[in-house]
Amino acid sequence: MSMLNPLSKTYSVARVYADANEQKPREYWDYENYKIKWGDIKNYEIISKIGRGKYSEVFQGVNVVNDQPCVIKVLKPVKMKKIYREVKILKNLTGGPNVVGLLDLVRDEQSKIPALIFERINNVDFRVLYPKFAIADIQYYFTQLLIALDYCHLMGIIHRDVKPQNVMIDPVLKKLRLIDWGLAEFYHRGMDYNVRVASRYHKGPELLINLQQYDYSLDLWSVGCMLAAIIFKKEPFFRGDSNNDQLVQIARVLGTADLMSYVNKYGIILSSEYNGILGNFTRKPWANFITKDNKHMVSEEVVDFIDKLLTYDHQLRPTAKEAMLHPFFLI
Ligand SMILES: Nc1ncnc2c1ncn2[C@@H]1O[C@H](COP(=O)(O)OP(=O)(O)OP(=O)(O)O)[C@@H](O)[C@H]1O
Repeated sequence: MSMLNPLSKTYSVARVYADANEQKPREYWDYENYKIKWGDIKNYEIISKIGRGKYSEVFQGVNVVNDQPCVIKVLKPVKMKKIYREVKILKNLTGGPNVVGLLDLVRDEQSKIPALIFERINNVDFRVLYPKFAIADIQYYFTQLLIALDYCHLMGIIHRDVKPQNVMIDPVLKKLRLIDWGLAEFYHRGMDYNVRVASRYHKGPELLINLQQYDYSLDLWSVGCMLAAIIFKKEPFFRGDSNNDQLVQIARVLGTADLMSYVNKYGIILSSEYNGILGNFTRKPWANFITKDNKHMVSEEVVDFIDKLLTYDHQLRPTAKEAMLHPFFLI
């Protein structure tokens, strides 16, 4: 639940685009008072199942009017509010660079079950694609991902679930699209957000320490996890077996001392669940992750870039725009 509590203090504000939504009309971000206009379900046919997520079943489909391929995301029963949020965000962002295009919204007459119709990307699974990437491919696709993120952040929206499964890549057309806006949320200065977002391996430390006034910088942590996994050939880079263990896995690499400085800087009281498990880890040099299988991928520049993205303090991470200017993209 997101809350703007007038009695609670604002202790962290986004370094960029903090007023993105204040500068837009209320209809832009007020997704609760929003009427969906439904398209005609008879225009679409299901071809085959692609996948099943937590919140949906996804099918390959076709628009029978113009023969255009599409993806049909049939939503599972969730709160209408969550559906309205995803739809409003997609409507706000669709047409933006590297954001999956929402083509239509339909619902079953009887069951009222809604389905989102998207452009279809000929995605190659990341477990097949990423191991084949050369540095030039990583530079190209991470630039494309950062372009999508800078755009949604500029538009006042945090994706909150950046991970390989949500980045569709068609390597033939060299097309990248950021999908699954089901957890995305509007950013408002001073708002306390739900920390139960993102997928465990890509959760930023702010979520794990229960820092609720997080912002766009959460997405940059997830980008750092993706990049570290590809470069060091360790998928996922931080593999926690629970949310608490996720923070332990991060601390094993970045150290306990910097974690404590981060926690203290924002006046966070760590949950007692962490008592006795966070240890006293020293920061590991990135060079410790170099192996004979990944050394051809590693450079001073990429290590510096990973180091900057994987910063505990969300305010100190590069923004999407700053990230695009990192020297890694010039090697
Ligand atoms: N536009 C698209 N083009 C190609 N494949 C897609 C597209 N949209 C979704 N998919 C496939 O369907 C899967 C599930 O879609 P999506 O992530 O939007 O659903 P979800 O229910 O929110 O999933 P999750 O619970 O895993 O977050 C994706 O991981 C992807 O493999």
